[in-house]
Amino acid sequence: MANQDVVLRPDMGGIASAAAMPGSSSRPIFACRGAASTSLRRRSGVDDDYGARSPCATSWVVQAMRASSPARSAAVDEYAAWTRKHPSALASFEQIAASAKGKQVVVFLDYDGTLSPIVADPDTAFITGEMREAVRGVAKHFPAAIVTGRCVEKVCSFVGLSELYYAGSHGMDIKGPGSNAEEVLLQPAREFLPVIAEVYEALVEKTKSTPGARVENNKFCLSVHFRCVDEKRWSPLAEQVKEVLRDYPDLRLNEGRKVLEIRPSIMWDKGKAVEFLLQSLGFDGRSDVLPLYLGDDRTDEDAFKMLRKRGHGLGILVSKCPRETDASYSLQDPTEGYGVPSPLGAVEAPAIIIVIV
Ligand SMILES: O=P(O)(O)OC[C@H]1O[C@H](O[C@H]2O[C@H](CO)[C@@H](O)[C@H](O)[C@H]2O)[C@H](O)[C@@H](O)[C@@H]1O
Repeated sequence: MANQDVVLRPDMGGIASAAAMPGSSSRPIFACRGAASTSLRRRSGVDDDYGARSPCATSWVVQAMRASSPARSAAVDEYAAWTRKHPSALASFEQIAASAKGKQVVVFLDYDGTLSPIVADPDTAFITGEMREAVRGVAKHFPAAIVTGRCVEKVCSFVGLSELYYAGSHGMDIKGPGSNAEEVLLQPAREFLPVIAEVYEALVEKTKSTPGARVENNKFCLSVHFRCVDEKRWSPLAEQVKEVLRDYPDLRLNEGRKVLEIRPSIMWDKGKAVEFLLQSLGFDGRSDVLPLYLGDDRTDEDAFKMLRKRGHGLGILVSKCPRETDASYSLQDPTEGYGVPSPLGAVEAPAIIIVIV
C-alpha cells in the first residue's frame, strides 16, 4: 500500500485524522418500525432502513423544519441529544486532529451507504468519480482498507483502486493491495464455500415467488434484498428465508439495511477483520497508531465496538438518524459539508475525506 509509513505531521494541516447486530434467527425480523416521522422517512427513502425513529429525512427537510417552526420538534431534540453523545466529525475536526497528532493513521471504510449512496439496485451502487479520487488521495497518505459485506471481486470492480486492502464478505475474504485478485491474505470461512453456493441456489428458488426479492451472492455470505418488496410481503419473505436456513444450522441470519444477510456462524466479523489487518500491517497494540473506521451499517458496529474496547481508534457512524452505536463521532451522509476546504488543498471534497485528510 502506498506510503504506509506516513505519520500525520502537524504541518499536514491537521487532520487526519480527522454501530452486531447480534443478529440471530431468534431475533424478530422486520420489528421495531417506529411510528414517528414516517412520512419524512418515506420521502427520503433510506432513513427507515432500520425502522429507527428519525427526525431526519434529508437534511434540507430538517433545515426547513427548523426555519419554519420556532418550536423544535421532539424528533429534532432527540437528534440534537444524540449528537451530543456522538458529535459531528466535521464539527469535531480539531479534536480529531489532536487525537491523530504524531500518530500513524490507518483508515477503514465501509462501502455501501458510506462511500456509495444507497440505491434500489445493488448492482448499480456505484461510487462517484469524485469519491474514488478522494479515496485514492487518502490511500496516498495512509494505509487504507475497504471493509464490506460485498464480495471482494465486486467491490474491487466498483471501487477500482488497487492500492487498497479489501475485506469482503463481512471481513471473511481479505486481500492485500495489488491488481492480483487471487492474492488472498485470509479466508477464515473457506470450508463454507460449497454450503453458501448451495444455499444461494435454494434461496433463489424459494424467493422467486416474492416480487422484488433479490438474492445476492457475496461468496462467503448471501444477501436477500427486500428494498423493492411490498411491505406486506416482508414477513412471508423472512419466513421463506428461515425455512431454507432450517436445514443449515451452521449459518446465521442478520438484518441490514432492507436486507437479510446470511453468513457462517463463525466468530468472525468486521471488527476481527480490522484487528487482523492492523496485525498484518505491524500496527497491533501500538499506541502511536490511530485506526479510523467509517461505516453506516449494523455490521460496522462490530468494528466500532472493537475500537472502543481497545480504547484505541475512532469510529465514525454515517447516519441521519439517532442510533445506538459504539462509534465516537457521526456524519449525516458521505457528502455532508461538501465544499468545505480540505486541509490538503482540494477546494471541495466529500465530508468523509475532509475528516480524514
Ligand atoms: O458492508 P457494506 O459495504 O455496507 O455492505 C452491506 C450490504 O450492502 C449492499 O446492500 C445495501 O446497499 C444496496 C445498494 O445501495 C441497497 O440496495 C440495499 O438495500 C442495502 O442493504 C449489498 O448489496 C449487500 O450485499 C451488502 O451486504
